[in-house]
Amino acid sequence: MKKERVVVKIGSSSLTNQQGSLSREKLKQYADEIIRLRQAGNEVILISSGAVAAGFYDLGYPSRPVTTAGKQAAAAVGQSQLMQAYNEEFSRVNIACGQLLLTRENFANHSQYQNAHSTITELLHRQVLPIINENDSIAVDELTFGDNDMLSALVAGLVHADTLLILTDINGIYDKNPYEDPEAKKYHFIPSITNDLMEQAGESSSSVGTGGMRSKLKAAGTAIRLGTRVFVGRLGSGHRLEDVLSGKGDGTYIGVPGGDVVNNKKQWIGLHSVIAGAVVVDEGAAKALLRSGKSLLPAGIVEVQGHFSAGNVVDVYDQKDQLLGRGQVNMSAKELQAVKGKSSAEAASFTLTSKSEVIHRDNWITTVRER
Ligand SMILES: Nc1ncnc2c1ncn2[C@@H]1O[C@H](COP(=O)(O)OP(=O)(O)O)[C@@H](O)[C@H]1O
Ligand SMILES: N[C@@H](CCC(=O)OP(=O)(O)O)C(=O)O
Repeated sequence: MKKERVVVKIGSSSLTNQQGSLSREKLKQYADEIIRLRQAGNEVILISSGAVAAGFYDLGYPSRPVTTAGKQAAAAVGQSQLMQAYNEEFSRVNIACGQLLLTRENFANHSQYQNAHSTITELLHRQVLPIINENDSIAVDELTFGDNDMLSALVAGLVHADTLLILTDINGIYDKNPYEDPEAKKYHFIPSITNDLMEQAGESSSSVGTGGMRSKLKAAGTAIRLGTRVFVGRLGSGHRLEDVLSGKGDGTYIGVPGGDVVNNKKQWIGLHSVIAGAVVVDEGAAKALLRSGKSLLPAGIVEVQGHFSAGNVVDVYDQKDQLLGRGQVNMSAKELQAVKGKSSAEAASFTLTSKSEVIHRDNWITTVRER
């Protein structure tokens, strides 16, 4: 079988017992499966939830805390316990673990984003198992990944994973929440994420899960757009992750193997960068960007919004207010005000840059998703 680069995401609901705290037995089951997957020659990156679950009891809470401060403190206690548990399991077979705790801000900063990529690549190169979680203890409410489903999709994109396995407490995606409607029907394969599907997906029914199926679908949509196929499902006892990889998993497969990979610069522009302003373009420029794969030139700009600098990322709209995509500009908003609508030859004398494009096609991406 082909060796794959696989991102495995394990949700809190799959790692906890009935009281909502960490289950060592369950954690061991996943660790054993990851060991098998690696022994079969696959590269694995683990995104593990469970820090809050692992920590709340020692912190003195009777159940999972609901306040931000409570969750952040529980994660501080639980993250080290989670890593200790993984270290104990993986060290039995001499697999070293490397921990990365990430925040949205790390991804928004281009050099930190590149560093995260280099670190994960080096860990894989040295056969170390990267174990990633959100840095819950310091993440600011408005600036989180939302949940680890989205974090796992973004990491899958970052490392150009072949497959993302989102392992959860239910055996796939249904047309309704099966805990609320016993008539719900399961999807075995979903080619792409539609609005109808998003509407059918509900919140989590468990007391420990964060985003429910909705967040898994959103994450899956991002992953397949970045070239990674996705599986959402359960790892029952005796089930093998290798079987899941070969299409025999108890769950739902989303997208197909071998999707078009989006390079990291474009991913960063499309998904992580801070949007500093916007430009509105005419029909010809929209066509050049969307259909001909060309760069954006001053002649196509009709309006400039905001106060951005050269090197910033801006949203690009058509004149019907439709978001077309985003790109990194070679000129400041001030320069663009001066050159908009002008031919490149005319524009040259108004700008500080030697570049004739407003946005080079290498620094442009059509909309991945609204932010
Ligand atoms: N359409 C649906 N199909 C399947 N599960 C759904 C659906 N809508 C809501 N859910 C809920 O989503 C839950 C899984 O999400 P969650 O509890 O956040 O898991 P995790 O902790 O693994 O991230 C399921 O247990 C189920 O209660
Ligand atoms: N980062 C948190 C989990 C956040 C999260 O998304 O949880 P889940 O929906 O169970 O995957 C933790 O480690 O407790």
